[in-house]
Amino acid sequence: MNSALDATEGIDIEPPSTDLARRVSSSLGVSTSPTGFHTPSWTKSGSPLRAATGGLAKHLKPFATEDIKILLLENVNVTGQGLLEAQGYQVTHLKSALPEDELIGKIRDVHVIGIRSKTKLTARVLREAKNLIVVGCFCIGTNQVDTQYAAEHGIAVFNSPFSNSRSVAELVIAEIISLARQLGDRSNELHKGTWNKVSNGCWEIRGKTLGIIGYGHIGSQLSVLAEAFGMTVIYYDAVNLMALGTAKQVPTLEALLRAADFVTCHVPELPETNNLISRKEMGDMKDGSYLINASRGSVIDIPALIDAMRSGKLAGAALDVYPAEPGGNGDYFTNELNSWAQDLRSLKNIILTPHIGGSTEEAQSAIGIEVSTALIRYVNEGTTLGAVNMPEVSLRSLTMDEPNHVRVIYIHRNIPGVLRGVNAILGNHNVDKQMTDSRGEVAYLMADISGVNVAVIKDLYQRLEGLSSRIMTRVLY
Ligand SMILES: NC(=O)C1=CN([C@@H]2O[C@H](COP(=O)(O)OP(=O)(O)OC[C@H]3O[C@@H](n4cnc5c(N)ncnc54)[C@H](O)[C@@H]3O)[C@@H](O)[C@H]2O)C=CC1
Ligand SMILES: O=C(O)C(=O)COP(=O)(O)O
Repeated sequence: MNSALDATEGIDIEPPSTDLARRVSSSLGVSTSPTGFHTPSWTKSGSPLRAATGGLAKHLKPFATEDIKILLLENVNVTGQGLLEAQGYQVTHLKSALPEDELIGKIRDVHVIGIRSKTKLTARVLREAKNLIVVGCFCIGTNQVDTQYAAEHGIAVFNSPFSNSRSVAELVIAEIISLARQLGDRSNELHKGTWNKVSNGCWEIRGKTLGIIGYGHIGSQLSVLAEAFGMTVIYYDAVNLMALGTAKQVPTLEALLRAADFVTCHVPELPETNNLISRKEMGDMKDGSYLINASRGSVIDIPALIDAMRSGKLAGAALDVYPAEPGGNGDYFTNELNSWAQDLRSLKNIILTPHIGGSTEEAQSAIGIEVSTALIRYVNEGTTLGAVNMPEVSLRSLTMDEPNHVRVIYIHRNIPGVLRGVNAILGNHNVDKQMTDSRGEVAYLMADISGVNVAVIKDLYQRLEGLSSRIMTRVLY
């Protein structure tokens, strides 16, 4: 859409009236809502749509893309940041996560926040985010966001479901070989000047069994790579999934643990996956087997792992994720962060990495593009395709042939009778296209209306805001 409409940048559109802009935005505006609800309701869409709206753009500029404020935390990739800046949004970029109180201070002001796995967007934080319309998780996991609370308050959440899967799978392959050959220990010894050439307890991975817990994007990718190394692959998943290659699904976690030489976890953080691998499960594992976790820190019971390593039950382990992780880089991996950190650090043949599974140039750049593109489409066009907490609704972009259109977005509670009320309001106008869908208790309606003027836009907005089912109204034009 952008490239087609960018060609219209040269069109002679009268400059919008800033005074009128102020008046309209202060009566309906983003930050001045007397209700205290999230109301970036009179949101101005991006310049492409502004160009496309022809006559309307001559008279009004309630919000421009330049009014959209974005906070990017945790060193979101520069490619993604560049896309957002190219839209004209005001983008603030910080390298690390923020402590909760500081986060609350900053989130109050922004319409969009971009985070990675460390920033906890709890209900307490989101409650303060009066202007927020959308969250971009520049990662796979969305466990750090209260997605339900967000949906119930009209805040869409997007992520990047598979752009770093390959990077994680490759890291795990590296860890399997490194553990089997005790590479970490040999390298550490030689760094200290000690030549320690041993073959005892060192193995090829060919012919060994890899047990994958969670056969989703990462687990299945890993399955293919492991088979290429001559491993036998079994997997356990909460649902029945098609096996790739000659991998086999096993019916229980116990069956997997009893058969695998290497066990690797690739499940999301959920109540059911909390301490999924604890003392009992480690007891079920083969003597001298290896345990890997690059999913979430809550999935493995680490004190139990320390005991299993000390007793020799397990021959090695690799951890990329921990129950508590620091918000930025530094000397933080101590008992202050996790009470057993020192014990873990003292163990032999355990690879400890600082949550770098998805940290490759390829993955971060792809995630940056994917999530920023979803954010731009949501801010400028209201499209929810790919949202993790909203119904997926999309209407085709407006074109130059459709002047004097507005796009109405009405996010509402999914209760009986709403459409009757909404259509009583929209029905007096020419509704060119409309789509609605629901997900749980939240529904999302999008409609394009033609032939309207400023007074009508204002009236539509105010009447929709007056409905008791309303969660958030946005009018893009
Ligand atoms: N270390 C890192 O940097 C990274 C870590 N991750 C983590 O890896 C996790 C997995 O990622 P994907 O493979 O992309 O997720 P996915 O959603 O594609 O696959 C997860 C699989 O786990 C299964 N599952 C869910 N609950 C289960 C249970 N109780 N028992 C057995 N199976 C269960 C699901 O059915 C699904 O097949 C993410 O949720 C994220 O937390 C993701 C990317 C990078
Ligand atoms: O994608 C995920 O879920 C990850 O765990 C990667 O997180 P990160 O972007 O490195 O903070």
